[in-house]
Amino acid sequence: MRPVGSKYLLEEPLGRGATGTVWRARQRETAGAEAAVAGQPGETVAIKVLKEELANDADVVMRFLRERSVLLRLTHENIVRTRDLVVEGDLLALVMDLIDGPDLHRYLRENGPLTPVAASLLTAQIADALAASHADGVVHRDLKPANVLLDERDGRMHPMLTDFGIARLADSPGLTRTHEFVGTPAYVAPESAEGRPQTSAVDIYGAGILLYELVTGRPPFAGGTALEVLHRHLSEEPRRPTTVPAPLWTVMERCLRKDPDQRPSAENLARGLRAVAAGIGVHANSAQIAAADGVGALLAPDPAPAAVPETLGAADPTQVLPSNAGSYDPNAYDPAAATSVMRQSPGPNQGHGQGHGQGAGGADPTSVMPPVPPRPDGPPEPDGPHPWQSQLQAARDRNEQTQIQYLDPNDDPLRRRPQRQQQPPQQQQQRQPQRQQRQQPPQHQQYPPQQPQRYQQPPQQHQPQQRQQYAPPQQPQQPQPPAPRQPRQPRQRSSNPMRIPGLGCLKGCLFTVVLLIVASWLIWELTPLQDWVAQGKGYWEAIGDAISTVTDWVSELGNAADSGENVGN
Ligand SMILES: Nc1ncnc2c1ncn2[C@@H]1O[C@H](COP(=O)(O)OP(=O)(O)OP(=O)(O)O)[C@@H](O)[C@H]1O
Repeated sequence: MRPVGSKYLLEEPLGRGATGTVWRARQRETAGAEAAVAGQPGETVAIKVLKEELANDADVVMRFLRERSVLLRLTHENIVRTRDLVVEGDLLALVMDLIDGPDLHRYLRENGPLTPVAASLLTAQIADALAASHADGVVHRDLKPANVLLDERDGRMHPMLTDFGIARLADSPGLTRTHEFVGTPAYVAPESAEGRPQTSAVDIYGAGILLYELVTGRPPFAGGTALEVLHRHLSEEPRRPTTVPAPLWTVMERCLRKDPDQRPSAENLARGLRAVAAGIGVHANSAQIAAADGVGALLAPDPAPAAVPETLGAADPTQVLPSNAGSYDPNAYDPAAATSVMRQSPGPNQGHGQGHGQGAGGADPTSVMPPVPPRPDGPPEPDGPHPWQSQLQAARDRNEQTQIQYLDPNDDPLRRRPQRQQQPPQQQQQRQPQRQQRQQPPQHQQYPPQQPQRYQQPPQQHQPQQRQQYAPPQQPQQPQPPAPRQPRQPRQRSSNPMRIPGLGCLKGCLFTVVLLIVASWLIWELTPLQDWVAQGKGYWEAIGDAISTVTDWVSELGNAADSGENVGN
């Protein structure tokens, strides 16, 4: 048994994920006032111990601390309660309520798909949890069956959403140093895959995928490599499975819209799903059936989705902690600080003075203050691109046909390729930023223009060592002008006079047949063949005659020459 801090004791691992290991643990003593739930000695809890590379990353630690008040205050009957956050030495851990039951991923694997009614009702409860968190400005961003725990209470399955905030922590460049992917491509929204600004609509997309999987047993876009799955999210429309009733498909289709602005709010999603569940059940009355058929009317696009805060500046500890860290007070709950976390990223100086509990004294700061690695010198700068973005971008650079959405017809690689050969190198270098601008759909223009810059390489001299590691591996540092095209060699004439350019097999054969006909005609006319045929001679007899004729003719020629000489003498 391993102690976590002074208050918890890890007993046995419950499972391992991309970001850490979840343990069954026991409370040794009552937690301090910094915990949302003090707990009793002997009480069992679940503790997610984040991976070492996360815990050793200053950015992650800062976010962890910055979001602690948000995580600790998230309470809903369908959200696994975070009781405490432990930061001690190189250990980061979330203490949660222990849920007695499988996660939804395991449940599906062991029991197969749910009925459409059950799937609708279960997803409606998840939508309730999302509605509550979105109202608080918290976007989950990693919704998937593995993050839904099924609490078995009174013989009924009660879905509990977990892992809030973890996706955001895992966005840290620190993790991308060692991992290709953070999260699960099968559940990623198109805008996340493309590195566009994210809102609470990413969770609605995740709910749509989850709903689809609950009814069919598999997510709509799966199989193949992670990149292939991401491309399918971007370009492929989901198909209605035969087992999905029409009203339920209406809900799925709305959630899975590629354009996040067309997806419904979590609240309306929950209402829509309950209307569908009532209308497709065997005991549905005509009013319920009509309501389910008209579910589309309930699923209007969400007019005000919650924004995911930009990660810009998150690496800068001064935004969340006062420079005199000793005055940092983890106990104090400061709603203003939490609100600032959930807004768009403030300017470089706005974050100062908004740290949690700044200025409030009382608690021992060493109980939560981790050793913070020295901050790299230089001005704060944007985080590197998410690993998915890097890989997608690298794939685009390798093969521009992967540019699927928001593609101007003029940018169609198939059309553009001939133009590119004629372009001077300078024009080619300008193409990249143009394409980045085009990826920004107009509806996202209210966001600060940090996102489009993510794919751009910052100037080399201002790039600290750490950031350079997040550059996409295949992405060149500077666009290279294409090598000048070699002049074409003049075409060689074939030395074979019989070769007729452009003649295929058929024409060649015809030509040969004509040759044979002419040759046989000449033989027929110029040799005694006709006579031999008329005399009915056999083949060998005719050959013998021909040979004797030739020898006679040669000897006659010889005799004639001799007699000529005699006459001369
Ligand atoms: N509060 C909890 N109570 C009981 N079991 C839990 C709790 N939280 C997680 N688990 C179990 O621990 C396992 C691992 O959880 P974890 O969240 O790390 O998995 P994951 O979601 O696949 O990982 P990640 O989100 O990091 O990719 C899960 O299978 C889940 O069943």
